[in-house]
Amino acid sequence: MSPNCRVLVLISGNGSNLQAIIDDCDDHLEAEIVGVVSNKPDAYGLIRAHQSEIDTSCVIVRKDEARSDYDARLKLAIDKYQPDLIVLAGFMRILSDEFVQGFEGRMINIHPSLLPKYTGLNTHQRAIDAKDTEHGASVHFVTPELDSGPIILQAKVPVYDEDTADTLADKVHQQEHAIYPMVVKWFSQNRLQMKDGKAFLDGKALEDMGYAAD
Ligand SMILES: Nc1nc2c(c(=O)[nH]1)N[C@@H](CN(C=O)c1ccc(C(=O)N[C@@H](CCC(=O)O)C(=O)O)cc1)CN2
Ligand SMILES: NCC(=O)N[C@@H]1O[C@H](COP(=O)([O-])[O-])[C@@H](O)[C@H]1O
Repeated sequence: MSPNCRVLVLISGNGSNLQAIIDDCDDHLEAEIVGVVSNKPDAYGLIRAHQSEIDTSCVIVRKDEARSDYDARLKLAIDKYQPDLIVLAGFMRILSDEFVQGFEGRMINIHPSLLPKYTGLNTHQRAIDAKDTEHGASVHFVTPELDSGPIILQAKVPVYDEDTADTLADKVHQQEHAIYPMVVKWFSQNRLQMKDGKAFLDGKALEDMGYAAD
């Protein structure tokens, strides 16, 4: 997708992955972040977007609001930017099937585990509790089933006895900031597709290549 693949980033918090993508886009120009949308008005990622003169919107969950009603408002906010790619970067809402199906094949997420291990939340503590010796991050296409979409790219980190959830999160974040911009670039170069429930890079199934970061 070029020139200038229009990227819309969804956040809920700090936005360090957003920052990594901002920095990479500044260097490579194939992709342009046209907007940042948050469900939390105090998300520091909104500050990061403002510092890079990127337009922002907030879609705040209303008390007792049905998930589908929230998602309908979120879609209206997203559609204003007419994105080619939607990037979930620490966006902490489970999205309804209808919403996801409207963007399938052009919505990606980064998850802090080596999927299919540890879908959901609190992944670092779960890896420590399970005495795993390795952990990591996964970039995947978003599908209705939570954190179960076709994996695109993974990066591994070692888990040591002295690790805490915080030290492990720091190691995972470093890897996330390396792999997520790479995947955004692949999509903007029109090299990345989702087909028949699988992720393909340059026409080759990524599952056959082991998803390993270089
Ligand atoms: N339909 C899908 N929605 C989302 C996916 C997905 O693959 N399919 N990925 C997630 C991202 N995510 C982990 O990577 C994730 C985000 C949020 C939650 C969750 O339990 N959220 C709760 C609220 C939690 C909170 O407010 O702190 C909820 O929505 O009720 C699990 C996994 C994004 N969405
Ligand atoms: N299940 C979703 C989830 O836990 N995502 C995780 O939230 C963090 C956001 O950090 P950031 O706001 O600094 O990019 C990242 O580590 C990402 O993997």
